[in-house]
Amino acid sequence: GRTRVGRYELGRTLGEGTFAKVKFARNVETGENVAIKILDKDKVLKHKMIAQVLPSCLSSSSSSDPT
Ligand SMILES: Nc1ncnc2c1ncn2[C@@H]1O[C@H](COP(=O)(O)OP(=O)(O)OP(=O)(O)O)[C@@H](O)[C@H]1O
Repeated sequence: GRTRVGRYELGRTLGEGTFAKVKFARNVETGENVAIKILDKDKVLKHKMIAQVLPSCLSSSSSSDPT
């Protein structure tokens, strides 16, 4: 089967950046299609990106997911 992350089922890779990979994903409860960014933890830590990454993680999780 496909990889699941919470209620999201991961699909194909849409693109890759320096610190992250972006994959197509689908909310299995609502059918909503989204893009999920998967951060490379080692690269984030190595380049001291925590200050940039943490605020956007907190805001995206609270705005896009009311549960
Ligand atoms: N919402 C999205 N929908 C579809 N594809 C996306 C989305 N966000 C990013 N991508 C794809 O994933 C790639 C990587 O995105 P990411 O934001 O990690 O890196 P970047 O900003 O393009 O590059 P870098 O991190 O090196 O500055 C993008 O170049 C794009 O192809």
